[in-house]
Amino acid sequence: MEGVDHLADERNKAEFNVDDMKIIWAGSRHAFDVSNRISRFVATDPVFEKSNRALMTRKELFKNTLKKSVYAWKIIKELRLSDEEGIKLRIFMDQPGFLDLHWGMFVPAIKGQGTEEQQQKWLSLANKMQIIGCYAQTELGHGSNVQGLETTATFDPKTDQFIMHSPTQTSSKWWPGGLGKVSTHAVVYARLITNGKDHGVHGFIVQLRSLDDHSPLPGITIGDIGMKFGNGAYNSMDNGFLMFNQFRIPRDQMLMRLSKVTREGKYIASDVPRQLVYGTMVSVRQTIVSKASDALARAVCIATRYSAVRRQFGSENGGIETQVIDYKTQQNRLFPLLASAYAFRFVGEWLKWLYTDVTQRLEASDFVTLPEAHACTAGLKSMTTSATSDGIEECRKLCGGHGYLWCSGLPELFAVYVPACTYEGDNVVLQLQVARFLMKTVSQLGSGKAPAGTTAYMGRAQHLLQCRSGVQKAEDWLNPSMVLEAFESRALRMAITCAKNLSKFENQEQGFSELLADLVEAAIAHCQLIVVSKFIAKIEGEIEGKGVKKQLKNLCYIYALHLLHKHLGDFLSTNSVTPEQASLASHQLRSLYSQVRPNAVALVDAFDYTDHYLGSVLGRYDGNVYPKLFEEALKDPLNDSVVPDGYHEYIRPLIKQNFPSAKL
Ligand SMILES: CCCCCCCCCCCCCCCC(=O)SCCNC(=O)CCNC(=O)[C@H](O)C(C)(C)COP(=O)(O)OP(=O)(O)OC[C@H]1O[C@@H](n2cnc3c(N)ncnc32)[C@H](O)[C@@H]1OP(=O)(O)O
Ligand SMILES: Cc1cc2nc3c(=O)[nH]c(=O)nc-3n(C[C@H](O)[C@H](O)[C@H](O)COP(=O)(O)OP(=O)(O)OC[C@H]3O[C@@H](n4cnc5c(N)ncnc54)[C@H](O)[C@@H]3O)c2cc1C
Repeated sequence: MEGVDHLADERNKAEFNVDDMKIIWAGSRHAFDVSNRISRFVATDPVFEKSNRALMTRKELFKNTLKKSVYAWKIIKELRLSDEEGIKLRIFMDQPGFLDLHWGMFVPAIKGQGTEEQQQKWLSLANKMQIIGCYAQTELGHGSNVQGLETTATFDPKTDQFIMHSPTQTSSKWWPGGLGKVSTHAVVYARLITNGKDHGVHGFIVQLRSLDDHSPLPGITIGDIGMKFGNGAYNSMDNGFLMFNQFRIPRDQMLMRLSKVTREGKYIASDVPRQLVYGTMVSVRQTIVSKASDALARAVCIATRYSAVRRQFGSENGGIETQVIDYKTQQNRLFPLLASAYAFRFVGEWLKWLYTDVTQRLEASDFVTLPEAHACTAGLKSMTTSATSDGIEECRKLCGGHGYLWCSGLPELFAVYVPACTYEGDNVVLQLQVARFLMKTVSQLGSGKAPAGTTAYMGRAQHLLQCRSGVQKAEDWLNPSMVLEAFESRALRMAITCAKNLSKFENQEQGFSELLADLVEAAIAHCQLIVVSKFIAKIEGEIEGKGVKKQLKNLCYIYALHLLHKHLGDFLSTNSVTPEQASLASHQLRSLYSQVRPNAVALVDAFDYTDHYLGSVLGRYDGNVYPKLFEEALKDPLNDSVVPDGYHEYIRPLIKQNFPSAKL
């Protein structure tokens, strides 16, 4: 029934103040106010309608993205929205497009790698969107191996220009978002060559298209790489290809904050680490972690509300059937995902802090924490996006058959989200970066250099290698130090085992190659420890609001104990817990599920998502699922007529067994 809250009983059961939890989820009252206001604004503006996306052709979808993006920009300008409000507007618009790459990568690359003069010149244009930019790094032949890029930028001292060239087919840029049809400019990563010497990969600002008629400049071949996974979904983005044929740019378009080429063609490397050329990726990986919590929370919100609406079995004497959310199996699949959404939120907040800190240090030429920032952003990007992709798919299954309907919102969410496991660094490749960092840290233990930051626990190696978990009863698994010790000892023991196995090889690189799978697992164990420890730090801090802390504690221990259960092999084989302690953890998990159950719907209400943003009939705030499923079905063009097109051509001849032209 319209106007009735079918989930009212669920909401009445909540044992905490949802409005207070909304503030915790958003990060602050101010952040909540901004999100709340902008999401409602987007939801009520017809230009941002998105329910018809799956039925659009690629061209219609692309044009619709242009329309929405330009309208969003107009609103940002006319209403003088702040940067924070502008980002929220793009998030709630919920349609990938060139704006993401312009603001998310092109502008940050110039800010991070351009000199002050370059910033003044290019950012003044980019900030007004008088030029539109993208980030052109990946090539047909190389994405992960950035040092293997083939595009060249050769300095020509006669003309004071760089000649940009794609020497092979595999050197074609391939994938950059916004490149295919929209961008006028790109930050292009290419091998810098001066006086015949290759100085490795550097960034260059390159104009691609005319600012008058948008045609590609002479010497540039450019286009879209074609359809991607799913209907609608990421196909709104014009991921592109690009080839240079001896294309010339002025010398001052090399991004020269980190290293320079003089008028004479002399290469001058500054004394900052060369890895700063990868700085934009570090910054985006950090934002991807917060976005993981957002995407997982959307899926969990849909699955939780629907699980409370959906009933199957259990009716006695014609009475009401059981809500599927009451099945322990449903809880065992759903509540760890709910807990993960909160866990990723808090680790995302912490990572933002870490990133801000490292940025300030870099400005003061302090590079000490750069390896840690790289390892944390790479590892957490990898871990959270993998868990979120799997989690969205699990939420689809939690919704049974209806989850497979496009109008459940879950298929499109999955299709849009899943490339996050690949872009901004393949998730396995990124965990191997963490593994290298861990192996280096382990090799330095005992050298007098105490590990710091997220590896500080390794400084207590002597204790962690010998200790036995003190858990004796199920409630002990609610003791933060016991939980942390189990995770620390598992992570450390896995890393040390890898290091020992590595040391058996004469050639370290060969050993590393042999042990890749174990190294990835050790890296994941380290990343899970970071997430657990940041969640524990959160619940040990000050948290306001009636009943809020209790709920967060429950979620924190669900997060930790479900990981323990899932990776039990690691915990047992490293002797970090005994089989008896593991079974006490399962017992405690069941008890935590029962405590979360009455609060589940309120815990997803705390995300404060509008029905527009969720885009799901199953996840509607009012739970009015069945009539709306019918409404959606009737909107399908196949239902425009009762007798379908093709009846006379195919169905009728078939059932009349009358195939005029058939030669069987
Ligand atoms: C809606 C609104 C939302 C707003 C929000 C916007 C978001 C925006 C939208 C996103 C939408 C998607 C857009 C996708 C955009 C792409 O996908 S862009 C392309 C991304 N590409 C990648 O991520 C490539 C992945 N590969 C790499 O990063 C590197 O090549 C690798 C794997 C790290 C290896 O690099 P390498 O130079 O061969 O390094 P390696 O020899 O392994 O290491 C050398 C040293 O450098 C260090 N190092 C390596 N990398 C780094 C680094 N980054 N920093 C510091 N040190 C490093 C290593 O630790 C190592 O240190 P030491 O051991 O020597 O001390
Ligand atoms: C939707 C989308 C948007 C993108 N947007 C952009 C963009 O805007 N700009 C841009 O420049 N790029 C962009 N990319 C490209 C993206 O960054 C790369 O695809 C990504 O970095 C992975 O590189 P790859 O494709 O070369 O994968 P590959 O490295 O070829 O990976 C293939 C397989 O090999 C494995 N593998 C590779 N190396 C190793 C190793 N050393 N050890 C063990 N296993 C390994 C991987 O785990 C993977 O399973 C985008 C990609 C996608 C899908």
